[in-house]
Amino acid sequence: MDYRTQPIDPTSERDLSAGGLRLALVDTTDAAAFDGWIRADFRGFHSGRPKEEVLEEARGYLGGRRTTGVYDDAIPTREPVGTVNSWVAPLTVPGGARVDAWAISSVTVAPTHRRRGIARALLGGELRTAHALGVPLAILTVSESVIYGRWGFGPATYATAWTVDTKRVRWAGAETTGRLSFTDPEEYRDTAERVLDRVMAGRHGEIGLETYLAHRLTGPLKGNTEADQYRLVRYDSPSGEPEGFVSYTVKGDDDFTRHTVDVSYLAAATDEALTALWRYLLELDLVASVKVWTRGVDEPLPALVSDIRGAQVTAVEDHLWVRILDVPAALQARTYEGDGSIVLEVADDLGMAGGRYRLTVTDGRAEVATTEDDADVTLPVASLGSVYLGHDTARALALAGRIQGDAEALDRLFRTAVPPRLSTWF
Ligand SMILES: CC(=O)SCCNC(=O)CCNC(=O)[C@H](O)C(C)(C)COP(=O)(O)OP(=O)(O)OC[C@H]1O[C@@H](n2cnc3c(N)ncnc32)[C@H](O)[C@@H]1OP(=O)(O)O
Repeated sequence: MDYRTQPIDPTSERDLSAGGLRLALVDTTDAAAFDGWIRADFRGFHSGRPKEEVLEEARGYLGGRRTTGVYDDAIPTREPVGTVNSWVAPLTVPGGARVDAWAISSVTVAPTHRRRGIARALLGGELRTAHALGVPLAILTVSESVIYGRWGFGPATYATAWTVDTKRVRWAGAETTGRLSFTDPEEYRDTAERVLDRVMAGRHGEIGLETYLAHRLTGPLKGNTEADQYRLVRYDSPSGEPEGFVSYTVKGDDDFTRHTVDVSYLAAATDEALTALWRYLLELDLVASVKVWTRGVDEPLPALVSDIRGAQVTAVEDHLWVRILDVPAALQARTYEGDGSIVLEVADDLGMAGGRYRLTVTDGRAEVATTEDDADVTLPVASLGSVYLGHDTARALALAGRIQGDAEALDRLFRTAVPPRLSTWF
């Protein structure tokens, strides 16, 4: 499936054209055109104006994505007033299968053109294109949590942020094994990609990373103002197998004994790697505080420290949003931890995934077929996205009126003992 060359969506093209705007795929081999798109994308997120080395790096990293722009030919600039890109990413689902997911990123609309339906056209176009290609679901990570529900996305994983007072806590985890050593991104990147692939395959909710997303986790990209501060430490098992790494920066203040460590990314393909890297971070000398973001809701930090209150959760936020496009394909791709049967009535305003389906689970495997039987549970497609990866949110959605019927039966079938996690942004 070459998703990059799929033609632009005719409905979105028509809708935008009615407002004097032009929707077009961007030729990412045309440096001038692609640079304009990249500049618009940076501006959309209030990032600095990218220098030539940043543009060059971004062209190399992002050229493989399906890249779309919206143009207003009545204004003097040739830069787009709307941007989006997409690619097919392998999403790990409960049971360990990796499912094709239509990943959407870089949704921006110029402040000069906001609230004229540009994002609506872009999102509708992405979903219709993915649906026509038979991709069973779409995914994104969001800047604001109020935007994407209207297109049938539901929050499916949550992420935690932590601050550890390392002067207060001592290591209380098991003995750690393996070898830690400093490395640098140039030397380690290929190995890091292999480690990251194990990490991402090992937990439902994680996605397989393109080179760009993997490199971003091992070291700073061009233009990063803190590039000199980065450190990279690798973990290798006692037999020498690379199983994890941590990239981080250290910031000082007036008190030289109380630096702050900001963890850029902690990758652990095994429990041994996870504990060894946490121990390393918590026992750093001349450090008073370790901060980390985008961990799972089951991050074991409280169990690893002598004083639970020394490891504080500073945020719990929605992270990966899922939009089911093909109910049977999506539900059959994952496994279930108990057997049972349930009839789901799924409502979809965009007319892609709606219908009544019987899900029958035997030995953890699902059969899904349309049915005329009475529904046990009625829910919008966004709520199905929210429970899809195993997060135990059905009861709360039922309380809020966004699931009707036997939410507990839904929860028992869908939730997973290990919660889903996505540990990076895309
Ligand atoms: C996957 C990602 O890339 S996440 C990144 C999203 N992008 C950003 O946050 C960058 C800054 N923001 C922007 O560029 C723009 O404001 C966007 C992309 C969020 C919205 O673009 P617009 O073209 O203004 O949105 P559009 O006019 O199509 O609005 C569609 C609907 O979404 C609503 N909406 C749009 N943006 C927001 C918002 N930030 N908060 C709440 N509602 C919003 C609109 O009110 C409208 O609602 P309706 O369905 O009730 O009519």
